Amino acid sequence: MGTCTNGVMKQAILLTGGAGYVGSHTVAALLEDPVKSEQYDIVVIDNLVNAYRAPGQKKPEPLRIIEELTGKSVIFYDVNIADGAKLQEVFDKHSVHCVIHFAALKAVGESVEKPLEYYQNNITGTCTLLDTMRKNGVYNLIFSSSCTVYGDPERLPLDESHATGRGLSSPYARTKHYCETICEDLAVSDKKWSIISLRYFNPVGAHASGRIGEDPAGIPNNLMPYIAQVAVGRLPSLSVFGGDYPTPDGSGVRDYIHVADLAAGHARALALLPRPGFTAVNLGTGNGYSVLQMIAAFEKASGRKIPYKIVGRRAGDIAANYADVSLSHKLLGWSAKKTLDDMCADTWRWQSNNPNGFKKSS
Ligand SMILES: CC(=O)N[C@H]1[C@@H](OP(=O)(O)OP(=O)(O)OC[C@H]2O[C@@H](n3ccc(=O)[nH]c3=O)[C@H](O)[C@@H]2O)O[C@H](CO)[C@@H](O)[C@@H]1O
Repeated sequence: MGTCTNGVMKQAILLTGGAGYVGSHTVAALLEDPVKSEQYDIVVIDNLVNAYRAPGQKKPEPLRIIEELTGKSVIFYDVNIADGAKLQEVFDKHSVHCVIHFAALKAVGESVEKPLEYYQNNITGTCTLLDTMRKNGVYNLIFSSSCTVYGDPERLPLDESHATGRGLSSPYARTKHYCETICEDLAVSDKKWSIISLRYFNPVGAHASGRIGEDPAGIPNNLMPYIAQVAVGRLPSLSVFGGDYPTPDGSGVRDYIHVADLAAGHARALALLPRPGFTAVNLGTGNGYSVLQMIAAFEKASGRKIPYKIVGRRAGDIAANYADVSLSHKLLGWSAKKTLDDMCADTWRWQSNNPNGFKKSS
C-alpha cells in the first residue's frame, strides 16, 4: 500500500525490473535524492528472472542492500509485467506518477536462440504494461532503450535523428526498436502520453559503496563483467573479439557510461515529465574506448594482469559507436561525470568485494 503524508497518499514511481543492474542503481539514485525520496514512494516490480533473492528474504538482494545503505525503504512486488491482473493489483495500491520501464530480457545471443521468449517478454510484456497504465490514467513513461536501435552506424557520433531499426542484428535489438515504435504510435494516438525513451550506450561500473553492481548469470556476454571476472580469477582469460576493425588499435570501440551517471539521467528525465509526445534521448559520454584501452584501464584500476588473446570477430558486432550527447545536455541538463578510471575502480571494488556476485553477500 502507498504511504501517506498529512493524510494524502504519496505518488509513486514504479520501476519495472527495478532489481536488475540499471534498475537497482536507479532505485539507489532516487532514494539518495532527499527531494525525490520524500516526494515519492519508490515501488519496484520484478519477476526475479535475472535478480537474486536470498532464502528467507522478502526483497531481492540489491534492494535489501540499498535499504541498508540509505536507511529508506523500497516497496517490492514479485510480479511479471506480462501478468495484467497482478499488475492491476499494484496500480490499485499506488497512485503512480510515472513508470520507469526496465524489465526486459537482454542477452543478445540467447535472443537468437529463443526469439519467441524475447518477443513475448519484451514486447507483449510492454504492451500489457502500457495497457494497464492507460486503464489507470497513468501516461508518464521512461523507457529503457538502447543504442542497439541504431544498428550499424551510418555516421558517428550517433545523434537521435540517425535512422533506427535498419539492419538490426538480433531479436533483442528488434524488441527494443519495436517497443520504441509502439511508444511512438501511442504518443501520436493520444496526446496525454509523455514518453521518454533513454537510449543507453554501454553501461558499466557499480555503486560507489561496492555493495551493488552487475551480477550476470553464467558466463558474462558483455565486456566489462567479463574483464572483472578474469581479474578476480573466476575466468582464466579474455577473448578480444576482432583485432582488424577500422579503429585506431583494431579492436571494437564503444561509449562506456558509468551506471551511476545513467541512473542520474533517469532522475533528470523524471523531472522533465510531463513532456507530451515521444522523445528519444541518448545517454552516453560521447567518448569511445577500444577493448584494448578498457583492458589497460582495468589493469591500472585493479593492479591485476588481464590475460587476453585476440580472436575472430563476434557475429553481429560493429566496429565502433559512440553518442552525440548534445540533446541530453540541452533537454535534461545532464551530462556524464564519471571517468573511465571511475568506471573501472568501481567495477573492481564491487567484483573484488563480491567475487561471486550477490550470492556471497547474503
Ligand atoms: C552484439 C551485442 O551483443 N550487442 C549488445 C551488447 O553491446 P556491445 O556488443 O557493444 O557490448 P559488449 O560489452 O558485449 O561488447 C563491447 C565490446 O567488447 C568486445 N568484447 C565483448 C566481450 C568479450 O568477451 N570480448 C570482447 O572483445 C565486443 O566485441 C565489443 O567490441 O550489449 C549491450 C548491452 O550492454 C546491448 O544493448 C547490445 O545489443
